[in-house]
Amino acid sequence: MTELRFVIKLMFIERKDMYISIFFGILAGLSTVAVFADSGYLVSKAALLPPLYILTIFVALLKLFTVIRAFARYAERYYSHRATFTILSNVRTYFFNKLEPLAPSLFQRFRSGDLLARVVGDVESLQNFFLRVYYPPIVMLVVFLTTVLFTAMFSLPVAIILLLGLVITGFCIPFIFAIKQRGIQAKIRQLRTELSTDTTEFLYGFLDLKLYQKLSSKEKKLSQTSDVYIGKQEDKGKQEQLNSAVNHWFSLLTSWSVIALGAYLVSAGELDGVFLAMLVLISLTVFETAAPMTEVPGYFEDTRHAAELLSSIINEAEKQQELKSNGRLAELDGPPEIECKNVHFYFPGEARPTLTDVSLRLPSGSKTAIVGPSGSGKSTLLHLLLKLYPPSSGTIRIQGQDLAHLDEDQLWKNISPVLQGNHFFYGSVRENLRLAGDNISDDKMNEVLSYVKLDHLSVDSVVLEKGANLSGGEKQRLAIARAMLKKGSLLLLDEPTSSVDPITQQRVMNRLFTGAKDNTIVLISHNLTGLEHMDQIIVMDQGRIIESGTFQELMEMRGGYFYRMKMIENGIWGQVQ
Ligand SMILES: Nc1ncnc2c1ncn2[C@@H]1O[C@H](COP(=O)(O)OP(=O)(O)OP(=O)(O)O)[C@@H](O)[C@H]1O
Repeated sequence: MTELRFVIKLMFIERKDMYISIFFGILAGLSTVAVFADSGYLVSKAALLPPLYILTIFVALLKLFTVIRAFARYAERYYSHRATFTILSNVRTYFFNKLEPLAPSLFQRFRSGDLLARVVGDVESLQNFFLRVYYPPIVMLVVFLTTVLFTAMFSLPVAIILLLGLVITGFCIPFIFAIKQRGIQAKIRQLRTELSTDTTEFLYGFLDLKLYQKLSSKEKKLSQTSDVYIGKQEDKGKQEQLNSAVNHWFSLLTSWSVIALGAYLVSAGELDGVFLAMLVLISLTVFETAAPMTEVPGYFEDTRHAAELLSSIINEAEKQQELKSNGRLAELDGPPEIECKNVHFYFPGEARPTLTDVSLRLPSGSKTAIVGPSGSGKSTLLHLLLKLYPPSSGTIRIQGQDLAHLDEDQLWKNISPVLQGNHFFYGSVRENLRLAGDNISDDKMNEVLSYVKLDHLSVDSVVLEKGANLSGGEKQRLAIARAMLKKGSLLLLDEPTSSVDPITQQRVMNRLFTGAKDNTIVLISHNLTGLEHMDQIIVMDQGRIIESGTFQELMEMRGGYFYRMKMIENGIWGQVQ
């Protein structure tokens, strides 16, 4: 139940609508019973030919109860649905706000489809908590108990039968079916996650699957999962139908028992015959309010499970938030100095460290290149500097302050990143460059486009989803333009021009470095040309720093890793070996 605490808290924000819908739900239930009780009494009384004014009073009451019933039912539906949708929107906003700071590491742990299933499916499941779990039992209990008390005024044995019927149909039968449904619901949830994950991957990898002619086998697997999912849904539907049928059967049995007992009591002179039809009609009607109880356990289990999954994510977000608010929020002034001390890093679930004992110092305004073989941990180190992941041990300090205590927004405001996978949105070049700042003029954008040799594009040029109409090199240059416009005092560049031809690359990089001459720059590159101008070069291999120094110093270490790489690049390795 503790997992539902955050749902209940969010639900009570809409307490006014909740109370109104509960009030009208009870009024609708009671007036329905009243309509039938009145009709039963009226029919019996009319047979005894009473004075006309008595009949008129009961006919008028009947009309009144009918109008109240219609109005209350409408109001109940209106307010309960309004409350439900507002609660759902509160849950969505709340969950998104919690999720946002966790985004990078979250994608690490959950496949995107799984995450999608959680966000969409689980959040959506919570809408049933108020509508189908919380308020139907309250309404049913109040209506039923009031009816039982009313019935007891005429006949205690009949009231006891009704109470028994309530316990069986309202609690026992739903509980038994809930136990039976548990397994099916767990399977449905698992299949829903699987289906959503596989569908996302199928769509992302569509082209590769087609080119490698694996589309049909993947499609077959997807449709198999889908068939099993549909099958389980059918099983669930059948169980629900059976539950409802058994419930109906018991409510009819209760009504038959009321007739039989009522007839006996009348013949024994313990009940006035004029009330018999009223009691029978009451028993037939009151079970209508118990009908939604058949759904309560199923929806309760579903929402409890969804809340459990979501709260595991929320708890983690809160832990991180706590960590953050314990620390100071720094104002980063000017090009920052960065220091890493004995940094170790493991990706979640990985036994092998990706970074081992990394220590380095990047003075304010310095230009540092990180080189090394593929998979040596260069990008991971950059991601740690961006605070996308926390180090497993060791510290990273920016301007002397522990990165763990820095506010991300404050940090990112000062960083111009060009990462390996830059995203481009469907829209114009202008809209994509606006990511760097809202008030950048078209002239400024055009100027920067020409710096990165994208003169053939204008700010109005269309960019398709994920930059599909741009070449690899164009995308990289557009990302550099975005970083230039952002004017961060720390530039983190991860192979920013790996797909650009050497001549354009040299021009773009010269321009980038000239514009950022006072800023701190970290550049990851496989291309060693031009590294003579860097203040220091760090060479990484298998997650460790194996060499560092200026270009000159590294070249003097003959037989060193950097020296050998440079020789290979110059095409003379064979001659010096
Ligand atoms: N999300 C991840 N989960 C687990 N391991 C990962 C993850 N991302 C990267 N790695 C592993 O971490 C190691 C370092 O990867 P990283 O991307 O930092 O290397 P890199 O030096 O930047 O490589 P490249 O030059 O090819 O870009 C690799 O062995 C890689 O397999």
